[in-house]
Amino acid sequence: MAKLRVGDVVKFCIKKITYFGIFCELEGVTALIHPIRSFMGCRFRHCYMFQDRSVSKGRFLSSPPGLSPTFQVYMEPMFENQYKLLARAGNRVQEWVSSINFDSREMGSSVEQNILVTGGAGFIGTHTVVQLLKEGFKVSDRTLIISVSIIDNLDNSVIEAVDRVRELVGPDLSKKLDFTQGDLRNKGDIEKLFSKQRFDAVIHFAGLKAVGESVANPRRYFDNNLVGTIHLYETMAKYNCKMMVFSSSATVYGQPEKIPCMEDFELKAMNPYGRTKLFLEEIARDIQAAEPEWRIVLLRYFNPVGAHESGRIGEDPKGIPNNLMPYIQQVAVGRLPELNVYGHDYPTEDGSAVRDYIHVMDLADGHIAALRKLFADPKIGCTAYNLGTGRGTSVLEMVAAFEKASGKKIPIKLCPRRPGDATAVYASTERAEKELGWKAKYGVDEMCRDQWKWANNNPWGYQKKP
Ligand SMILES: O=c1ccn([C@@H]2O[C@H](COP(=O)(O)OP(=O)(O)O[C@H]3O[C@H](CO)[C@H](O)[C@H](O)[C@H]3O)[C@@H](O)[C@H]2O)c(=O)[nH]1
Repeated sequence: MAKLRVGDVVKFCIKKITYFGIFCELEGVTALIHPIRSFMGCRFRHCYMFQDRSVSKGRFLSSPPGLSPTFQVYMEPMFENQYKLLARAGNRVQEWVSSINFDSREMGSSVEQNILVTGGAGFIGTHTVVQLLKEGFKVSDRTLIISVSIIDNLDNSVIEAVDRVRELVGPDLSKKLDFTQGDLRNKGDIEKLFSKQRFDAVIHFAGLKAVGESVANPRRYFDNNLVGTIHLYETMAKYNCKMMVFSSSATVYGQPEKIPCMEDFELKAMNPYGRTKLFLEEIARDIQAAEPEWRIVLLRYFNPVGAHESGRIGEDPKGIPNNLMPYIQQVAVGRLPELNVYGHDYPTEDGSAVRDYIHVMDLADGHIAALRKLFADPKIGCTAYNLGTGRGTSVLEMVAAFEKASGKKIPIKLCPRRPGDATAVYASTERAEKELGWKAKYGVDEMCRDQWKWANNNPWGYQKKP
């Protein structure tokens, strides 16, 4: 019979799954707090009571719902040094000093991770949340169970998109999804979230992304993208959450002198939006250099298109779209009369500009690969990865592919080049393939098929026809 003391870490098995718990006192009753839940979610849902401090074959005073009341329990000194626990007697045990350097690889075989997704109601955010909840992710041989909290100010997104995410993942997984309407520029909004629960990593999508608007109103861009992100870093540091996947963009390559774009190319910005992405990359590098415990992955997206194969979620820009595919989609459903093709005298095969279009589901999987890397590689530092297919497609080829997928004719008007546009941009995918083990699966035909399914089912996006 083992004698446990407050602060002891114990290892126990329930239905062959290994858990770790910390023995403490709670309102005068000895309790085993399950750190997987409590540290990861600060929720104390699993608080196992014992009759006294003596535990043999583990008998619960009150057994947790759905679990067998018998289990094995034994002392496990392995983690004692890693957990600094302040267990207080009192009616609210909140004071967990979580200066642990948590490494999921060392934990039990099933570990729940709480991921904060900023801007999770947006285009790439919704698709990533669906994949995260559905697939979880594996680190070494362990599947990490995910719970997701979205914070989004709904500036360029709608709550309907989150409802559809819930519909796609089903009622059980929906229980693992939280939504908060909040703005990263209000420090109080982020503070409130972090003070309620522990986050293990953040995927940071929130931000504005329209190039033209950023030229007309740069302060709005600096405020949203820079101030919001700085607040986020400060709060993460305060709560010792130091893993971040950041949405960067191929825009940081400016007009690349060579293609394919490699991650170590010189970085340039062509407009205020691009400058915010470039500054935020630099900020990430500086923070990580000063505090090496940070693990940050910068994902440079090329041209995200397509939609979830269900046709239930997709891109729904407010106003007239700036980007090619949402524009084509609105022409196809009759919301716009024709597509302006900007530039037909580029030195490319058909004279139109070439980009690296990537299916949003591939991007979503790229975020999961990035998270896996963060959890598995303490030496990741701050590393940038291109997320593209490595293939270039011209504007006219995209139009033809969409016509084929939709069976609709897309009327076009050949127009002069759009100022600031590069001739051809596509990614080198080598680093992401090698280090993240990620490679895009979908081609242009699937992108257009899924984009059309979304457009055809939702010609007015998430809104009803006005
Ligand atoms: O109505 C349109 C819209 C776009 N285009 C053309 O289609 C191509 C793609 O344009 P997008 O606006 O869809 O995408 P960009 O490549 O210009 O920019 C996108 O990808 C960049 C990185 O490569 C940045 O991330 C940027 O923020 C993002 O909008 C360009 O040649 C553009 O001139 C048209 O011909 N007609």
